[in-house]
Parts: sequence; structure tokens; C-alpha cells
Amino acid sequence: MARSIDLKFLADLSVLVGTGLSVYYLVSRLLSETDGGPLFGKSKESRQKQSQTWDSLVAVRPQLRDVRLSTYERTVLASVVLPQDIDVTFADVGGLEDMVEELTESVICPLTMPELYASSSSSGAGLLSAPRGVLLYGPPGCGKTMVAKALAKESGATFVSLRMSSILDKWYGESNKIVDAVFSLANKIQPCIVFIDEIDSFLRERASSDHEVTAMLKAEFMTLWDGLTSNGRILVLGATNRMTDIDSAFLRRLPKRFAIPLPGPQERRQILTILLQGSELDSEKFDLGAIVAATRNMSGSDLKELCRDAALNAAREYIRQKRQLAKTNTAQEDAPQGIRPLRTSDFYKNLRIESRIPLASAGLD
Ligand SMILES: Nc1ncnc2c1ncn2[C@@H]1O[C@H](COP(=O)(O)OP(=O)(O)OP(=O)(O)O)[C@@H](O)[C@H]1O
Repeated sequence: MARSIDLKFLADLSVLVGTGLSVYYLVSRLLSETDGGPLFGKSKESRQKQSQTWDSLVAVRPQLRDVRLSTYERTVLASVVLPQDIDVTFADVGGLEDMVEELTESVICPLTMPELYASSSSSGAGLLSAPRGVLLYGPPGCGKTMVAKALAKESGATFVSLRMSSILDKWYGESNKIVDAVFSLANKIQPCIVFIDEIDSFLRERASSDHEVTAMLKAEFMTLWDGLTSNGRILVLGATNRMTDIDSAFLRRLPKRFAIPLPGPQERRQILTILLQGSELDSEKFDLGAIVAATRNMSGSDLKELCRDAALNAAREYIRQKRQLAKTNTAQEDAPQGIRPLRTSDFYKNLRIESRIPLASAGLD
């Protein structure tokens, strides 16, 4: 009798312990998923990334050590890139020297020398004010994003890169809280560039068909934007392919506008020179002028693809030769030593037909 009670007691105990462990596991799992609130980040990875970004930021700006972030600000942290993690500088941007110089004056100086632009400045008080909005516009692939990143890198500003469409999609119903957090976080981590790619998709002409949420978000955005003080080191930098689609009220807030058009011959030459910097070029069979002439109407991004394809072409030839040698059991000494230098013909093979100039006139026959 006593033995069966013992067994029952043990069975009950093991059920209790098992249930307790399960509950503990479940609760701790749930807590780790929602650590810091539901918006803190959907996955463990995104929460880790946010923490890493914050730690790296505090490491370079120790004054932020005691700053506390709200859960929404932490969410925005996922879109923050630190200048030390940006690998683009103005030296990588081809053909836009004049614009870079102007940008340096109107964007980099206000971010790095706020004393010059402060409204309380004793010299010419108020006349020198930092622009709160800058717009880069032009066709796709001409370097708008590249310039925006280079600006953050060169000015040492933190870079918050946003796509409003994804904020609307992802945080539907809470998007205005995210927009608030964008500005409050930018304020905490200034100097800061808030980059809005495809700004036309968000700030397009307000229409009566606008969804209520979108309309409210736009109004909220404008209010926060207007609230930026002139001595705050926060800049809203927009990029668009369709400037005419942007609401005029928003355009007024983007007083500094820079066109980034398709590159002309001189600019293409500069871009190609930058893109081919690390590649070996055939001293006899490579003619940069012929490639420049044959790439009319190509963007910087098209030129990058062209150079990549040309390098791939030479690499393919090397692979073919190596395979051929392996098939015929030819001695490895006869194998090519590496990928041969690039020739103009490598580029020609990949040029779009309509932009081709005859091979003979480029001296490629
Ligand atoms: N002026 C340039 N100098 C050097 N590289 C360039 C230039 N313009 C474009 N590129 C190359 O093309 C790539 C794409 O450019 P980028 O994304 O900056 O264009 P974009 O104007 O922002 O395009 P989109 O409007 O489609 O966003 C760059 O990463 C770079 O490699």
C-alpha cells in the first residue's frame, strides 16, 4: 500500500516538475521574443542588430552612454548606418565634382561646423542658416544613393535610410509613431542625415484619394520637419526620379536641389576610370575613348554592370582554357597564369546593340 502511494507521489511530482519546466521554458521564450515591447524588433537577429548599432554608436560617441531610447526609436535603429560602416566616399563618385563641392558647402559644413550656421551666431545672425531639406533628383542609377551615403561618410553623420512605403506597410496603424521616432532618434544621434529614397512615393501631391493614415502621416512628417531648429544638426535628404510628382508644400521644404543627370562623355570617362581602378587593362587592346563613345545614354549603374560583365568575359575565357587543358592533359606550365588584362572587345560584347558604334570605326576589327 505504502509502495503504491510512493509511486503515485513520484508520478505526480514528475508531472508537476515537467509542467513547471514547460511553463518556465514558454514564459522565457515569450519574454525573449517580446523583450522591450512588441516593436522592439520582430526577430532575434533584428534585435541583435539594433543592439550592435547602438553599442557601436556609443563607442564612438560616449556622450550617448546615458541616453535611453524608446521602443519605437529602437525600431528605427534598424535603419541606421554609422559613418564608419559606410564604404563610399566622394572619391568613388565619378563626374559630379561641381555638385560635390556645392554639397560640401551646403550640407557637410552645416553638419560639421554648426557654430557657423547657428541662428544666434553673432556674425550676420540668421543669414547663414543650415538647410533642413536637400533633394537629389535625376534618372535611376546615376548615383543619388551613392552621393547620399558619401555625404554621411564625409560629414561623420549617422545615416537613417528610410523607405516610407515600407514604414506604411510594415507598421500600419503605428506608422506615425515610427515617424515621430525617426525625428526624436535623429535628434538624439545628431549630426544625422535622414535619407528618404523615392521620396516622391511618400510626399507626392496630396490627393483626396489619400488614405487617412497616409494623409495623417504626411501632416505629422511636415510638423516634425518644421520643428527642426536651425541649430540642430539634422538634415532631411530626399532622392527621387520624379520630382514633378512631389507636393509643392514638400518641395518648399527642400530648398536645395541638385540634379544628377545621365552622365555625358566626360563624366562617363571619369566613372569608367573609377570603376576600372583595380582591373588590369590591355595596353594595346584597351581603348577607353571607344568605350566612352559607345556608352551614350548609359547611367553609372549601367556602366558598372558593363565593367562587371567585361571582367566576367575575361574570367570565362580563363576558365575555358583551364578546362580545355585539363581535358587534354596538357602540362600545367602551359596553363594561363591568370585572367588576362581587359580589352575593349570585352566591353563590346556586352553593350546594348542600339548604343554600339561599328567595330571598325572603334578600331576593334
Ligand atoms: N557617378 C557615379 N560614379 C560612380 N559609380 C556610380 C555613379 N553613378 C552610379 N554608380 C554606380 O551605380 C550604382 C547604383 O547607383 P545609385 O544606387 O547611387 O543610383 P540612384 O541614382 O540612387 O538610383 P535609383 O534612383 O534607382 O535609386 C552605384 O552603387 C555605383 O556603383
